[in-house]
Amino acid sequence: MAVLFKQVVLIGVGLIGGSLILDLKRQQLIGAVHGIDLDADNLQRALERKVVDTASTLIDAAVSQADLVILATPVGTVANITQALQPYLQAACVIIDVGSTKQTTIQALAQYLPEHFPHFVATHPIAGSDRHGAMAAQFRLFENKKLILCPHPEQDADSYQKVWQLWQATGAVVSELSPSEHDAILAMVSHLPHLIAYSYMHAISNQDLGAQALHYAGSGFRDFTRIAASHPAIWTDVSFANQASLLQLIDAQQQELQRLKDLILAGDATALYAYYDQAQQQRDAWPPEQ
Ligand SMILES: NC(=O)C1=CN([C@@H]2O[C@H](COP(=O)(O)OP(=O)(O)OC[C@H]3O[C@@H](n4cnc5c(N)ncnc54)[C@H](O)[C@@H]3O)[C@@H](O)[C@H]2O)C=CC1
Ligand SMILES: O=C(O)C(=O)Cc1ccc(O)cc1
Repeated sequence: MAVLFKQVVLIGVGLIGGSLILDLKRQQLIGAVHGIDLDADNLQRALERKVVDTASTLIDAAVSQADLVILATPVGTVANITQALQPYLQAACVIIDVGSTKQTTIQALAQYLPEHFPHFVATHPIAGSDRHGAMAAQFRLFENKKLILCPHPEQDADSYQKVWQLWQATGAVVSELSPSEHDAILAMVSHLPHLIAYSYMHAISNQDLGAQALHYAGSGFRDFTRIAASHPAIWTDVSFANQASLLQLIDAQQQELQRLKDLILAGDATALYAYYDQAQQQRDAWPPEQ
């Protein structure tokens, strides 16, 4: 495949942005990469690992060389970053984001970069981990993982096609959702699970025997709470950006816990068994056939 983009600016040189660059560089689909990150130590590590070729802690004239800008910072930073980019962007520069929520990001791009908005493509890899920073960037993170594109009405067809190709080259399985569907769905299968894992850690530490209990926790606890080791900056921003869906799901979860409490209090083993059995069947049927 021919080079897709000659000059790339990556803003947020972390797990996701860094991993994307590693794959694209290895396949020679992109030229030089300039990394921008608030954390100078992180940039130094990114330079040493050759994730980026040059680096700076500020959005400046380096952006004016770019034909692709990748936004890979926590979603709450996007509004300020797009405003800072505005004076420097080339007219036809393609912009993508990789954020966990889509609606506030698309709104920010439409509001602060209206002329570039057709060239903005909202993307979300459903791949990652609880690790962060340039040291966590890895090859083939996205292989066989889902990648969601959220096209918007002003979308430029060529930019969209190139971004689709770019993600396909990583081995990701590309599909499309509307931004509102995306945020409602991801709230269920990613965002609320993270919030519950964090809140469960608090629930344990609030117990008198909490510290002792952690000492005896096994693999079930490790699986259930691994995502509570994720970086708080990501999840603080997701919680605000997707708050409507999340507040509704937190209420639904409280009702579900109440239902469970009622079933236990009723002492009806048949009903409680049926409750667990139904959930087990749903879990056994996952992942559904592609
Ligand atoms: N962690 C994960 O598994 C996944 C994360 N995402 C999304 O990808 C984006 C990046 O997440 P990660 O790579 O995990 O985070 P990360 O913490 O590994 O990298 C983010 C980088 O952005 C930098 N940064 C923060 N604010 C900045 C600003 N205002 N200007 C410049 N740099 C700034 C940080 O110093 C950090 O190096 C987030 O929007 C997240 O929601 C998407 C899919 C998976
Ligand atoms: O750590 C994990 O397993 C994750 O769930 C990673 C993840 C975090 C955020 C996303 O938007 C998508 C994937």
